Amino acid sequence: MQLALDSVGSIDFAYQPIVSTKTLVVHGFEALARTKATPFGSIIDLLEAMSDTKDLQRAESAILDNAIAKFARYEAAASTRLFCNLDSRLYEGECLSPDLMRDLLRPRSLPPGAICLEISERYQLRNWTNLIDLSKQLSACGMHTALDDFGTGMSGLHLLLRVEPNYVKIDQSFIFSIATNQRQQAVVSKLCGLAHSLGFQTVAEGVECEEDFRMVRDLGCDFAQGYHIARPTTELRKLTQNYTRCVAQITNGQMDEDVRLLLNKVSPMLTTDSLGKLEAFFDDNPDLPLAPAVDEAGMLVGVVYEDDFFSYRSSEFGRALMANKASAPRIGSFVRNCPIANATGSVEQILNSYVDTNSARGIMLADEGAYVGYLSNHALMRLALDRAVSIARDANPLTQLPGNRAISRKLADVTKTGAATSIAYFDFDHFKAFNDCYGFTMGDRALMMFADQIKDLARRTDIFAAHIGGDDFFLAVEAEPKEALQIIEDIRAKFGSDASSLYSPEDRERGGILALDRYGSERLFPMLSVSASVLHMPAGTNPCATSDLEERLNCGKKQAKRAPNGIAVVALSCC
Ligand SMILES: Nc1nc2c(ncn2[C@@H]2O[C@H](COP(=O)(O)OP(=O)(O)OP(=O)(O)O)[C@@H](O)[C@H]2O)c(=O)[nH]1
Repeated sequence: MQLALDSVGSIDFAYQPIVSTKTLVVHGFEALARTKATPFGSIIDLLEAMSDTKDLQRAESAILDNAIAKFARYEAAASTRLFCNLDSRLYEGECLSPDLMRDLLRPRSLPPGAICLEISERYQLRNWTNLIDLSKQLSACGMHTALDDFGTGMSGLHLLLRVEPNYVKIDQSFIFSIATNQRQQAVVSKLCGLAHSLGFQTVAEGVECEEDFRMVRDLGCDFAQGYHIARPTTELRKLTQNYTRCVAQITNGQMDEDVRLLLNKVSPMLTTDSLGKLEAFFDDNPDLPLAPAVDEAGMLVGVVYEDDFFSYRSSEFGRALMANKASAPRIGSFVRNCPIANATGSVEQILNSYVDTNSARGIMLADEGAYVGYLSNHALMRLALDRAVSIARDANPLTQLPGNRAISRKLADVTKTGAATSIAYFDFDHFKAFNDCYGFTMGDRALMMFADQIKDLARRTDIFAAHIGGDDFFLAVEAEPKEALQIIEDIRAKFGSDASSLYSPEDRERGGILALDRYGSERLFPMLSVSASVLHMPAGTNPCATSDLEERLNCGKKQAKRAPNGIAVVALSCC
């Protein structure tokens, strides 16, 4: 036992950055113990040797103290965040407390918001109650919690519900090679959606290559950590605040203009502010049902609901506590998670985040975790209504599909987000002859037939369908090229077969219409079909002008008509 205790002092620490996926600016560092100078193979072996809870607590406090003490020497320590791992047995007993944490931080002049305790779901917890209470107490003091190794254990979703962490760190087994694995992509993407509904942020762990980095960014992970960004280092002088050199090109999104106009940028409360300040906030903002709460670094921590605070204030107990300034709780005690959307996301993404939650009181917008503003229910309704009106105005009168304004917006989104997407221009073949022979009403039926087919597909959230005009249609499929091409081939095959039902039996038998061509000679115009000019944009494609994309697709239209399979894949050489 003494050997183990002596070894604690010889543990060194390495620090690995956790960066914003959008800007590569550092959000925090994880402290990783290095046991080389001890007789123990790993920190886990050492802690096992001390598994008697009392010694475990002594050992863990000493380890934490050393991790914090070393990190405090880093010049930017106070303005960033240290993520620390603790043995999960400590969360079960009463060994860990906000007071202990404060005692560790105070001598190093670090604020409570500088620490984030990681709770691993690798180890099965027996006593949840202490953990839930503890996480509430920590958050009331402005400290943070993260669920670590998410996805590896049995209890992840339970922990997520009960602990209400600030971060979920997605285990590296979900991240490794994610760029080429659609099942991993589906899981991570849904988890990020959940994160924004429930009000926590996601960290992708174990990002080892550029492709995986771009993929986790496109799927909506807020932060990333891994060898591709930086290996852990024991040398503080090697830590920096910005790791932009790791990824070739990062594009910062801009807030949608409609969102910007409706956003309420009310000044947030600090979790450490007094309840008197909160009272003043609600007096000054009588229309707001909530107050946004941030930590010292301006990071959105959650919200305080007016009715929570008012019912506390009107209770005898609350009044008594508030009268005594020394013992009155701080704002942090009332903070609750709230739905958050990415401030630079599209209007659709923001509305979807809102719809996915049960929130009846609007949504917070954040950029890289930093508070940006609040969209009230009224603002969200306005946004949805304006969007619906603009879609209706732009829609094609015959097919009711979105028109060219929506297409331009889609193209701009595609080039901005960099998610793997294929876009296609469809153009009917031999439509003029069909129209001339069967008349415009039948021509309209053919157009409706095709429109219904692609509308059906566009019920999927990863497919967007639109009508350019006449016999030209547009499709954007968020998928890898192989899958997108299959969808396009299926559309062609189905339309070819459905359209034959529009012909008379004689024409069907003949394989088309006999009509005069532009030189006055009779010739056979084959049955209606549709050709497609396709452009694949792999994940992480650098942004390029939407006019370039349109030009490339137009070039492909003629090639597609000549291609035996009716499809021409055009190169993305412009970008
Ligand atoms: N019924 C109907 N016809 C339309 C509509 N809009 C355009 N058209 C007709 O669609 C035809 C389009 O001409 P083209 O693009 O040369 O038709 P095509 O025979 O398919 O020729 P390619 O595209 O070169 O294969 C013309 O006859 C237009 O009058 C519409 O809303 N309804």
